[in-house]
Amino acid sequence: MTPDIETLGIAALFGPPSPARDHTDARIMAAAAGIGFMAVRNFPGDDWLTPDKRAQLLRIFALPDAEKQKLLRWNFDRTKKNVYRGWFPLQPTAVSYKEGIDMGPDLAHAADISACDDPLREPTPLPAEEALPGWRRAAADYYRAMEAVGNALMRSIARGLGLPEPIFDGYFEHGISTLRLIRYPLRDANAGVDTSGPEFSIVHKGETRTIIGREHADSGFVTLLAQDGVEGLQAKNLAGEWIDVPPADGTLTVNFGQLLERWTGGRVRATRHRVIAPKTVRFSIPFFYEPRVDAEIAPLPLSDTEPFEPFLYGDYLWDSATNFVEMSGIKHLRQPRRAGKRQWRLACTR
Ligand SMILES: O=C(O)CCC(=O)C(=O)O
Ligand SMILES: [Fe+2]
Repeated sequence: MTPDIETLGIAALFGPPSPARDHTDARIMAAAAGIGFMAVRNFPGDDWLTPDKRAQLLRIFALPDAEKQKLLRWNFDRTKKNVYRGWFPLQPTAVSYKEGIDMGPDLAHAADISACDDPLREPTPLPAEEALPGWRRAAADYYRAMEAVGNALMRSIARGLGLPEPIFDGYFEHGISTLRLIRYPLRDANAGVDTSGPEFSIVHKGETRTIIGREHADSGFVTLLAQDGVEGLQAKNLAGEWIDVPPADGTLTVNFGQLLERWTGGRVRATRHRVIAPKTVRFSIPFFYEPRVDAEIAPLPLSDTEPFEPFLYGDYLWDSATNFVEMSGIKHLRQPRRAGKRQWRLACTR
């Protein structure tokens, strides 16, 4: 029996056209159009997928609270200017019980430090080098490694859809991918939060488990997730049942975002997923591969798909991302750019 979620070696995506690459493209498209999840291994940069290497990035969680507070964003500390990038603290009454940091392309590409007034392109607050020696460099290397995997998958998806291989390329130049580091601690039983209701708790293999990552679909194009060895992630399969997405060293879990679902007229599935509490603290490292803010998303030349009204990626992303609890209270800080597009382009593109 074929497992629900396949593990694919993707080395062929980094080489010239070959039967092996065609085969990989077809398997990726089958996962994208089916369950919407897969695991990938065997690619340049896969040496990152060991506990030791991930620990280099996760060191940030050992910083003293005072250092983490310096990175907070505006919705958690009104003295801060950053509203989209930066630290989100635990919110004990929320279903999602996690803290972490969202980092943008300026982490990895110095020229991407943006002077424009779009919060989606604001610089990322990062810990001082003295506080975490070597950390910035490691995080930047990881960001670039994931961008390369995202790029290879993006081209594979173009081929898999029967479209010209470079059709998406231009949209991803100066993309605004997000590298997120997450820590889910054990829930504090004394926090006075009633977790007994169905919003907070589910039964898994006869055991009651609290939900620590609320059910959602990702917003972007494709998500590359390093799970760090601890179970808890679940995906909704085609029958509407929750299935476990087990972690495995040496692999990245891949799922597809709502942008790609919309862009392909539903050919690709943005599968809903959630995280249930394991018995230990859990860390994860998602990388959301995303196009540029001003990418104009219009129907692709695909047959049998419904046309849609073109939109700007940044407008769509802001509307979607600001519904998540860690982004609460910021929706009013950015207006859609559709109407004033020309003027805004002049200010923001290089
Ligand atoms: O922690 C995980 O395994 C999943 C995280 C996730 O789904 C997300 O951040 O979008
Ligand atoms: Fe997600």
